[in-house]
Amino acid sequence: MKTILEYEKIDVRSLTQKSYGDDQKLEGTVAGILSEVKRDGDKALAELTLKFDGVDLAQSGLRVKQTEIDEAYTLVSEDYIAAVRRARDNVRAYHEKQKRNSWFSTAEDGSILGQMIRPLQRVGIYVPGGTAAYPSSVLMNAVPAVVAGVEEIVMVSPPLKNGGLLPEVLVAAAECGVAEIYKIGGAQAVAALAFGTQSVAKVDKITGPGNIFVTLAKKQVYGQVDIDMLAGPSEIVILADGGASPRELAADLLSQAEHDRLASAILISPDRSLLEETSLEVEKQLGLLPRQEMARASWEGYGALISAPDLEKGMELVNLIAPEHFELCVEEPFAWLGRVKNAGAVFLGRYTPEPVGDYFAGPNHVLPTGGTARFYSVLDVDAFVKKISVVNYSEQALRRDAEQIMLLARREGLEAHARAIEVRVK
Ligand SMILES: NC(=O)c1ccc[n+]([C@@H]2O[C@H](COP(=O)([O-])OP(=O)(O)OC[C@H]3O[C@@H](n4cnc5c(N)ncnc54)[C@H](O)[C@@H]3O)[C@@H](O)[C@H]2O)c1
Ligand SMILES: N[C@H](CO)Cc1c[nH]c[nH+]1
Ligand SMILES: [Zn+2]
Repeated sequence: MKTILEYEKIDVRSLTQKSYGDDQKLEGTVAGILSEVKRDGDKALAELTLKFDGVDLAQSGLRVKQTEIDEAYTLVSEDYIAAVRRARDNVRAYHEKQKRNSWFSTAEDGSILGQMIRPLQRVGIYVPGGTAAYPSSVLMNAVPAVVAGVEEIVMVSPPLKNGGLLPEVLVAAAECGVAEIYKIGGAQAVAALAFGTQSVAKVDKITGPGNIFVTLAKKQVYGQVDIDMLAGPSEIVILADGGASPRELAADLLSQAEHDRLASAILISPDRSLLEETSLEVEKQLGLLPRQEMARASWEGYGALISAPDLEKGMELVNLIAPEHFELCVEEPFAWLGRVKNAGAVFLGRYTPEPVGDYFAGPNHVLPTGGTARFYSVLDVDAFVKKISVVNYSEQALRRDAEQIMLLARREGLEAHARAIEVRVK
């Protein structure tokens, strides 16, 4: 059974920081990959894809062809297509509500002020595919971009050993209208999107989740391009009272642990016997999972059962951790919602296990990790638009405000600014 941690002794940093052995080295490895692609373009993509994915792009092709997409439709079931379409429609309906409108307001003096919303022109969406392929991440990236009106959406995802992408991934892309797809993953794919290569035109922004290599690469190219957030190895924190079911809690913890060796799953409760029983359940259920090696590594490395004095203290800890996913498994979940300060997404009540959000309900599953939910938000339509301010002063307004504008400019020692006003009103 996993040791139950006492609330007073919790070191929040140790709960949120992930280590892949030598982190300094990891940053260096990623930096090396980025500069290789920047320097050698397609040649580097080919070498790195052979090295990390075992695929020869000269054989498989770098860009997915329409024939591959057509073939993918013959390889998936009708039921799968129907499920993808429903999930896509739910995600679209949810994201449509986020759409902003440009606005303009005219003052009595005739001046017009406003804000225009413009979609980004070319974005790169990363769809994970190293240890598992994620068709659901195609929907979560592409749908808000489509709703925002992005002109060019380019998708990257690591190839399978057979040199192709999973048919389910290609079908999901086609169902969202994404047609420019490259068989590259990891830091090298992020580099291709950020710097451009002979075959991949660079983008304005990169969005999407990925493992530690992808996440560090996004962090390092930020500034060259925009990024959405650091959406790294998955996390779940559950706050539960004694009424929750250990069997269900264990299932929810493992739902995120199975993503990655660096994923984390944490249960906080004032009920010690619930923690003990959940621990036993986790052991029992681990043995049933196809990805048990991954889930076990995550549970042993980053899983935690924390005994809190009460739910209040438990809630404080949740806010300090700022988890990607937060499940409120308590008798009256809505009574606690107002206390949530830091989390990527909140799941309330017994019938809302986290995977409901991963696949289907409508909110986005691309979410900040590693404590960054303190300042990052879930991926949304806003991530794919820019806001441009619009100013049109009337003569009357300029004459009214001239003295004060000039005063402010001169106090900053910026005489040329003041004169740009003065020449119009004197
Ligand atoms: N936070 C979120 O919103 C969110 C959503 C979905 C998935 N995820 C996370 O996405 C991740 C998916 O990970 P994955 O590994 O299955 O797929 P991935 O596509 O993110 O990464 C696979 C790529 O990593 C690179 N790589 C692997 N080992 C390497 C090494 N030793 N050196 C250099 N590069 C290496 C390879 O290029 C490989 O193609 C998981 O961590 C999961 O938890 C997060
Ligand atoms: N839980 C992941 C976000 O951390 C998203 C996902 C995709 N597929 C299954 N789950
Ligand atoms: Zn998941």
